[in-house]
Formats: sequence, C-alpha cells, structure tokens
Amino acid sequence: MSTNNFLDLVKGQLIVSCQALKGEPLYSSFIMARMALAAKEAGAVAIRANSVVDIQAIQDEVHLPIIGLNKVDYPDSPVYITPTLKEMRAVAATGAEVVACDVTNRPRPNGEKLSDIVVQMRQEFPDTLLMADTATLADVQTADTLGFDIIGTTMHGYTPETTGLSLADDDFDYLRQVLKTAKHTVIAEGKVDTPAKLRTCLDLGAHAVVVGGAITRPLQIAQGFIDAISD
Ligand SMILES: CC(=O)N[C@H](C=O)[C@@H](O)[C@H](O)[C@H](O)COP(=O)(O)O
Repeated sequence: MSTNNFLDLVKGQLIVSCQALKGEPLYSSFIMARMALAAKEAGAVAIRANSVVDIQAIQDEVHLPIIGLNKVDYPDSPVYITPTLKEMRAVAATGAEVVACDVTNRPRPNGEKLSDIVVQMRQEFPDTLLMADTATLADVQTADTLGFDIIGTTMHGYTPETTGLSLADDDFDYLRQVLKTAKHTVIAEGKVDTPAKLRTCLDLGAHAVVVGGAITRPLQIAQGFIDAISD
C-alpha cells in the first residue's frame, strides 16, 4: 500500500519550483537548495526541482516533498522534461515523491513510448507518483488514459501548438476546461506569476499550484521591472 501522502500534504498550498539551467545566473545546486530553504520558510509545502544533483542538494537542505524532473535535450526529439525511462528512473531513485515528465503527444527520444515508460515505472517504483506536464486538453486525456496520478498544466504555452498562450488568458478559461476534463488531480503550473493568480487557481479548484520564475528566477523578475521603464 502506498505510503506516499504527497497529495494530502500539498492540497490547497503553494509548491515552489527551484530550477536554474546551465547558462542561467543562478545555475548551482547550492543556490537551488537555498532557494528551497527560502520557499520553505515562506510556507511552501513542496519543491519542484530539476536534475538529480539539485534534487539531492534540496533534500539535504529541506525536508519537503519533491516533484522531481530531469531536463535533457536529445537530437531526435523536442521533448526535454524527463524524456526517457533513463531519466525517469534516475529521478525516482532519488526518492522524490513525484516524478514529472512531458506528456505533449510529441515523439520521445529513441522512439520510446510513454505507455511503456509508465508501465515500467509502476513496476519498478510503485510508491512514486507520476505527474504529467501537459499542454493541451488532448494531453490531459492522454495523461488520464495512461493513469498519471497528477496532471500539470506545465507545458501550456510552451509547445508549437500553444505558443503564447497562458493559463490566465480569458479569465483562466483553459484552466477551467482542464479542471472540467481531467479525471486525475490537477496541479496548476506555468506563468502563475502573481499571488492573485495563485489564489484564483486554487479558488477555481486546482489541487495545488506550482510557481517558479516569479519567485526563483531573479533575471526574469528584474527583466519585468526593466520592461516597465523601457520606453
Ligand atoms: C516550460 C518549462 O520547461 N517549464 C519548467 C517545468 O519544470 C520550469 O522551467 C518552470 O519554471 C515551471 O514549470 C514553473 O513555471 P513558471 O516558471 O512559469 O512559474
């Protein structure tokens, strides 16, 4: 019987994504761990983190549940969030309570099939929850069919089909549709960049909300201020 009470722990709460890729000013496992400490002290109940080294550094710094992922670029696929079984296994092996991966109906590296990956993960890591990073309602239905425990809106606005779209567009119309469509637990994620949007996502029925850049990407945050004074 699964002892994974992640969903109970995060219900109605904020999850902070602490990520910085190579090339970003804060690219450092140490810095991501300190970001996670700040998030915990603010009251966040879980952390979303990228890469085994960052996950381990964060686990050493804060005892909060983790949504783990591993971003890897492959030449034969546009999918980069935990794209293959190799990355899924590596993240699950850290003990992260949740493993998140791309579910956007695009070809995966090495021709891997998501359905096969899910079956293998259920066998090898029965207590680890799986989170689908989706972009469209069709992806939400795929995630439901494959039995993902959590459906994230993570990739909405980040695929060719959804470029430029945002969760908050048209009074959160897309999130409302996801909440109506999804059979599994929905966590709102992607461009939730103000406290008011966080509140609205929860009021509309999201189980929890992930906020990343608006809290943990100072370059992105500062650029917003610069844009406001750039005529
Ligand atoms: C598209 C993509 O790769 N998103 C990634 C998913 O892990 C992260 O870079 C985002 O920061 C995270 O989803 C939180 O979103 P936001 O930073 O907008 O609050």
